[in-house]
Amino acid sequence: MADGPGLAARRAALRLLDAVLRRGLPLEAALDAAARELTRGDDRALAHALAAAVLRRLPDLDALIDSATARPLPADAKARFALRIALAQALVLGTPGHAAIATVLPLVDGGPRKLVHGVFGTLMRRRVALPARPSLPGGVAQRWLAAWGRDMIDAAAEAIAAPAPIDLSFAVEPEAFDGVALAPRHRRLPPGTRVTELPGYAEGGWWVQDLAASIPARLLGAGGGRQALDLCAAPGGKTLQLAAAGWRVTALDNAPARLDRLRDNLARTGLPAELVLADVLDWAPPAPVDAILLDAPCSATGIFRRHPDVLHRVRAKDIAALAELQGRLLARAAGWLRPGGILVFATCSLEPQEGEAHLAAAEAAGLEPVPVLADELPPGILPDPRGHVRTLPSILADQGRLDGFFIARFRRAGQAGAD
Ligand SMILES: C[S@@+](CC[C@H](N)C(=O)[O-])C[C@H]1O[C@@H](n2cnc3c(N)ncnc32)[C@H](O)[C@@H]1O
Repeated sequence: MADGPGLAARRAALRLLDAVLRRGLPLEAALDAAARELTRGDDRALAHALAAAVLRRLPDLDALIDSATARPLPADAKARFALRIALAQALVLGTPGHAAIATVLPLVDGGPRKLVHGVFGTLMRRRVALPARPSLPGGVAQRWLAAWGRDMIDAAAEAIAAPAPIDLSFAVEPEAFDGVALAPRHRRLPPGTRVTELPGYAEGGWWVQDLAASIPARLLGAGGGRQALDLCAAPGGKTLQLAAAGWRVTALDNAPARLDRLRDNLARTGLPAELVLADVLDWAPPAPVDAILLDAPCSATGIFRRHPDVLHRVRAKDIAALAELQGRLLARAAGWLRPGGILVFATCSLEPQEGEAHLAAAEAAGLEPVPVLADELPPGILPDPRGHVRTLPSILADQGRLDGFFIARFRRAGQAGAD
């Protein structure tokens, strides 16, 4: 049978879901390989949208499928994957049922076509719908309920239902620019905004960065020509902020392709930074520095709204391994500050192991907390009483919410200027 319109995009969506759910790969990282046969940009976008829609609603889609089969289909059965895609089209993306199933059946040609057709038909005849508030994957819901309580779980479930707004950071306060300003040098735009079509893209006066992600660099203030190390810097949103705030930035990362993206971002924005391709665990600066921003590698569960795959991929053992690495990076970086120098540590994680649990170890490494004050933060975001910042999806609920971050600021003990 000749491939009908859109079939290649469905095949790519199936490959994407297989990469995320069976092989544990990030959705964005799997996209090039999964979509290699797609010649049209809109097919690639459709494949990504289908896979993301499935990942946002996976527990509820699976519950529907299980309600219509005598015995649960295996988690990795092709029929389950095909049904997830068909149901996401019909129930999330508004595709008419007959079209949703017709575009998916060829995925199971030579296999369980009858089963897929039957289960889908049963569910459509029952006029099923997805719950207004999505269910989170079981392990995630348990972890976050224990850490943050019911309100946060409900907020996270609402946040995963739909794509997040687009936040822009600006090098200088824009005079006239659409969007809502939730902080200085910030504008929030609706989900789905095509950023490359916005004014000033080529001139590089702004870059995409969630409001929560902009807080770590804000907490270092104006640089006045002093030196800052941006460790784990790529693709560079925080490097750009530091350079724009007048810091002399050395930006380091150990991933060559990501450092290339940082180089491109500097070229587009015209902001200066020295780039270093190195591993924080091997490298050391030639002399102690005034400021360090350590945006450590983490589970990235805090950015689940933009990357819904994380909630299905990240396991407790991954979180433990990343927390251990973060501890080593933090202890090493602590030794590179001059006395009185400031270090901001951040992770885009909603796991306390990758955040609050580091506070005691930081003090043991000779760092004393420098509590964040409410007036240093965008309105509506408050510091934790212990002085650090914990952003949750429940914050700014009626203004589009926030990604989940842990951010803490420290000073190296000793007198300023006494190195
Ligand atoms: C959370 S991302 C950084 C995001 C970045 N700060 C920004 O604002 O765009 C973490 C980065 O750490 C880098 N990384 C991980 N382990 C590293 C190590 N041992 N040394 C240097 N960089 C590392 C990764 O390549 C990744 O780019």
